[in-house]
Amino acid sequence: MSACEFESLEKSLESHLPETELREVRRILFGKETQKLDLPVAAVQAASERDFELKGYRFDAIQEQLRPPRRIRVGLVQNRIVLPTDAPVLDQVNALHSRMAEIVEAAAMCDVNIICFQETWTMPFAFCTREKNPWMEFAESAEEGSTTRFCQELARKYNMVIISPILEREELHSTVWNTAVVISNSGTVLGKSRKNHIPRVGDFNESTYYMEGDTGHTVFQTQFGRIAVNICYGRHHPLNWFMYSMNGAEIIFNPSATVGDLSEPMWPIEARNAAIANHCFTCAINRVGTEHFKSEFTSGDGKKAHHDFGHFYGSSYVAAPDGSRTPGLSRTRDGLLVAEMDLNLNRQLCDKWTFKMTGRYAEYAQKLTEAVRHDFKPKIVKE
Ligand SMILES: NC(=O)NCCC(=O)O
Repeated sequence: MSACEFESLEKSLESHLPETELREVRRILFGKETQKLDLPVAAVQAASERDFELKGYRFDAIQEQLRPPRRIRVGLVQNRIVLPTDAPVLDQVNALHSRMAEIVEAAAMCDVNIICFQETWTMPFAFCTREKNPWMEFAESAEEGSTTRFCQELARKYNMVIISPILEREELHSTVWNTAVVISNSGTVLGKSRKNHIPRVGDFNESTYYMEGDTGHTVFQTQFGRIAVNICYGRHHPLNWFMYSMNGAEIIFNPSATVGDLSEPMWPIEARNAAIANHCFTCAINRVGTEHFKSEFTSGDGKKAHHDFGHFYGSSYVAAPDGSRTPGLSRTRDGLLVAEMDLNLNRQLCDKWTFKMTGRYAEYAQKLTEAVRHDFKPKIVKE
């Protein structure tokens, strides 16, 4: 079986382990079991007709005496591109808009309050090629572009906050960014969060196209909670998650595009660890499929010239501050993951584990300030 045929770790464990063993394996691998959500029949039917996986899970919190529960639902969307990469640009974008409209409609049936799409969802992940043409034509304005207009309509129609990661062209400074546009459920553009760490690994030749983001660690106050967006490669940087959390993020979304050979063993750990360490929820989203490009490319790593990045392995999941997590979506299919969470869980875990209280932040800050200087001397004791 090839990597792009293997459906999921969860499915494999289910098919091969006896029930009692499976329970123990799940407890250790996934933490406290998330309960399955009862999703409306209409949504299940729509998912089946439109050929995407639909899964729903619930994270519970203790019922407090003084604070009412703050239960909300998030939706994570993973999908393959619809048309081949050499189809006309506008056709590719329009096809992806139509596909997303189908999935968002099902999310609305499931009462999703905040939905997040995958990294640069309106295009193939063409940054491996290092070609400018036609990929730069996918870049659009975060405020006025057709994708933002499209999302604004959906946000208003379904009373849903939409996180729409796109390739952004900023005309004012003639600059291109990898940007998540955050659209309020009222339909207004609440703001944007630009990818702040650009990969320089394997075929991820993104520095050819856009710059490190300049939007800091912005947190967006929405009607359903405070959210932040840590785009893809930023998930390898624990301090990046930390900074969003320091600004008050209750849920940090991580829209990504990454491939099996490179990062799959790291995938289940990084966002989950961030949820634990920062007493918040995290949502890791990855695209699916293999995208073929007409021109061959190399990336200076000795590999033969090739036409694709490898397999984008999906496996989107949500992690909670108590270390529990949902099972992942499939490695191969389009999907919508719905997770219901009580945001009170964040403070409950903060009170239990007290990482925010016990962290030695003033000391780290002082030492980090010293460590980034050229005359820094590491503190190593030698015999
Ligand atoms: N899109 C992106 O930043 N990918 C880099 C590879 C990874 O972080 O797994």
